[in-house]
Amino acid sequence: TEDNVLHIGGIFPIGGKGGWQGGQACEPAATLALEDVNKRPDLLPGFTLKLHWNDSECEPGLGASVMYNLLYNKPQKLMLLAGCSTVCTTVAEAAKMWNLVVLCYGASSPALSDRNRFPTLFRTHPSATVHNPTRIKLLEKFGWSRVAILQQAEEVFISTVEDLEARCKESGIEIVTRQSFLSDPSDAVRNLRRQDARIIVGLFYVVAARKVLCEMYKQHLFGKSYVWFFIGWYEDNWFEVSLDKEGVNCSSEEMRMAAEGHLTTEALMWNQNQQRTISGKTAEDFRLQLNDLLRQQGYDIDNSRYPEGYQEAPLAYDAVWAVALAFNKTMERLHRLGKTLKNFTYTDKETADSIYAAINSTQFLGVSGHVAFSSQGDRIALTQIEQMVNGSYVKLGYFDTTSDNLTWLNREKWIGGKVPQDRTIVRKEL
Ligand SMILES: CC1(C)CO[C@@H](CC(=O)O)CN1
Repeated sequence: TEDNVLHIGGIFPIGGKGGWQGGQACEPAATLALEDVNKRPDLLPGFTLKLHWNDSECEPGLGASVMYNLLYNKPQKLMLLAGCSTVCTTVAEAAKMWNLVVLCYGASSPALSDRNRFPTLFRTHPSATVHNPTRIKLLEKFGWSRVAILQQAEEVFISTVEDLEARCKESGIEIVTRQSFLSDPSDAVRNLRRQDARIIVGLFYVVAARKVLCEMYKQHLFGKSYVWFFIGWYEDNWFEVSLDKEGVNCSSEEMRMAAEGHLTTEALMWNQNQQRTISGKTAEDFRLQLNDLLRQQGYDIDNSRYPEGYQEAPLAYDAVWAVALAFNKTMERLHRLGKTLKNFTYTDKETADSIYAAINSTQFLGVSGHVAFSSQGDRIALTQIEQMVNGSYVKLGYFDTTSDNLTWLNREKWIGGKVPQDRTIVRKEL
């Protein structure tokens, strides 16, 4: 019957062109999680969790109207799931007016780590700043205390670089220059050469990354004397595709040469081992079931035609589990107060605070790995380090920021056979 259903709202970026259409894989993943949660007799006993969702196209305005429609149409929603940093910023800033927790499965912007602006935001997607402790760890491991930064002028990279600069200062690492560009990196790359930059941290989206790589080739800022840090979540052959379409005037061979040896950092979104997670499934079980669901929806998975957001799908699956576990905890707590989640209304601050407290302390092993939230609602995640060796990525290791533990596989290869220097060594005549 209707009166034992708990309703949640969902805002997924599916259509449209700009930003990230990751809802294409994340909405099916959330649906899988709802099925699994509702099968569990010990979770929300006597209740069914139901998701009402619509498409934001990763547009904040459309996301806002989807949110209003979810809130102003019955049934009463208990919280909101959302994706895309721009949409999460809008939704999370407004949601507090309805005392709603917002759980973002696809938002990397560092600006969202702000309890003043977003008092009820949690995210299973880590902030882009999660790369920075890993970058520092690698700089220290290889003895590089002189680095340069090259970034695209985008909000997410500007705030990530601010965090990186602060961490470099703390660690005694000198930033010789910070270059940024809007869409043409040639001047910025030239300035790197002028400053004799050797170890360079690059922060840009994948289309800009192809332009940077070609510029590096043309200006000879690659090879045995240079180490570039790129972002690790571009598609694997990102440096060889779309060159003509995007007017990159380097051949794929030249791009491969420039790319050889670069390092990447990325947040781990798929649990790496075959442990059974809270749902009873391993990450592999989840992947196979998600693939089946996506095939049913017409994606040609067997020819690697994946929908956008496939990488982040575990984050959406685990977001629903986090909600179910938090509601379960809240139900018990409210029962003692003679209340139930069913009677939650948008003005019921006491229940909203119970839901917030429950989610804040929720921790579990999900298909995206250990799920836990910082005091800012950020996802605490492992990162992975890879290196481009002979045109394909090789795993070099993993880093756990909370325990400051670097797992290193000793597979790195340096073009000159030894670790590149972070500066020109001037030999004093004896
Ligand atoms: C790793 C990436 C691609 C970063 O952007 C996220 C989307 C966003 O932050 O808007 C999705 N995941």
